[in-house]
Amino acid sequence: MSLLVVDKLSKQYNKSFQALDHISFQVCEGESIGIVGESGSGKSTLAKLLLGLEIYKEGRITFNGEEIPPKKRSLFRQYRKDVQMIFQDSTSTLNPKLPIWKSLLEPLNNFKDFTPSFLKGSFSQKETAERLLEMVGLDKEMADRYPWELSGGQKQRVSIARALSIEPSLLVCDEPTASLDVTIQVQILHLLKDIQKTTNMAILFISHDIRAVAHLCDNVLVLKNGSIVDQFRLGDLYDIHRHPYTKALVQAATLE
Ligand SMILES: Nc1ncnc2c1ncn2[C@@H]1O[C@H](COP(=O)(O)OP(=O)(O)OP(=O)(O)O)[C@@H](O)[C@H]1O
Repeated sequence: MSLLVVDKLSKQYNKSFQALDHISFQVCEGESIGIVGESGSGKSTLAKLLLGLEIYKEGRITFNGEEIPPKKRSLFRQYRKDVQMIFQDSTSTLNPKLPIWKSLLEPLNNFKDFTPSFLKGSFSQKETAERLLEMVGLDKEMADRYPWELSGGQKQRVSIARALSIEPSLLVCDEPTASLDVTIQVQILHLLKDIQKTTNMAILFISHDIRAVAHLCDNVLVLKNGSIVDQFRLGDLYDIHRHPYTKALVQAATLE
């Protein structure tokens, strides 16, 4: 079933600059979709529109059949729970004044009427945070640390744990591995893949790096100057009929 439907979505800045030009795609339950494009192709603009951080005048976004951003307060709140986001810079999402365990619990504390499936039974707040840390491969001792006492990869794992805590149906990742070393990037991609296998969560993975997208995603969309120029299943990445721009991205990644 389609969760997210983006239909002929356009976004103009400064009345004339077309950052997105009639893009359409769907994300179904449990699916992983990658959107790849170089700098300036419109990836972050798309992420901002999905989160309601920018407004659009042309096209349509729906989530579970409801128009995005939802106008009703209650639907907006539900959307905030169902769609979680991970950014490139996880430092900005963690409050430097709070120990990790308190930051981790913020989403769950915002949705107190919701009990995630991994919390059947009774757990203290601290135990809940420790469980979340273990779910993303971190030692529970990290619960008492502050963000500045963690490495970039560890902070990104905390951001993932925070996002997963309220069991979203869609996780939007905007360049989540871009600022990490290659080995840590691979670990984070493995983690996301493992999580996706064990939950029915869909992932929309936005990246400039076709290798990262190929690692994680079943379906790939290629964005260039605000338009989708190619769209294919991962197995067809090396197909002779790929768009020349896709071939150029693959070639550039091979040369790196
Ligand atoms: N608020 C804004 N006002 C005017 N132009 C903007 C604004 N935000 C983005 N743009 C322009 O829209 C285009 C797409 O930007 P966007 O940030 O979506 O690209 P991107 O693919 O995420 O790039 P990067 O990978 O470098 O972050 C760029 O040319 C950018 O300069």
